[in-house]
Amino acid sequence: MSQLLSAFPHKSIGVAVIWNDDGQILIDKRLPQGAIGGLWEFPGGKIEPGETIQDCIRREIYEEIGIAIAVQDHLITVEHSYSDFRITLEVYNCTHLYGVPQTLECQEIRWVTLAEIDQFSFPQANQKIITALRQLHC
Ligand SMILES: Nc1nc2c([nH]c(=O)n2[C@H]2C[C@H](O)[C@@H](COP(=O)(O)OP(=O)(O)OP(=O)(O)O)O2)c(=O)[nH]1
Ligand SMILES: [Mg+2]
Repeated sequence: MSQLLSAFPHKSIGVAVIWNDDGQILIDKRLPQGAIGGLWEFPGGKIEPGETIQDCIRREIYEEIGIAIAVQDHLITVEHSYSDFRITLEVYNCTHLYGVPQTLECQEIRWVTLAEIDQFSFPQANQKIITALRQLHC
């Protein structure tokens, strides 16, 4: 089984949990295309060769949302297998520095509290991130 799983393509993804001064988190709705299309996520994307996780997260958030952030502490690393690929999500707490969030590569953006987050549909891999956030802030 593990041999079979390791044959699937693997992607390493830098992911930002971006906090604002009101204790809300930024989430975005992915574009409709693809297996995970239309679900909500924490913004981020593939770590390029030679790039640190922090550089990846800053770059992706500027490309996708158009804002500047400070990357803070590591929250969790999540390994997850979807039906035809595997991902490693490297998740960092971040703070919003400046810029108004824009839907440059997504359908919609919201600032939400942890109490509100269950109202949104996330990919399977995100459950572990949300649990880690709840443990951090309970
Ligand atoms: N950014 C992000 N990706 C997530 C989350 N949860 C989750 O399963 N993923 C998956 C979906 C995608 O398969 C992968 C992220 O890929 P992506 O499409 O954001 O990558 P990218 O921005 O570099 O875009 P591309 O160049 O591949 O088009 O990780 C999440 O909370 N945030
Ligand atoms: Mg992305």
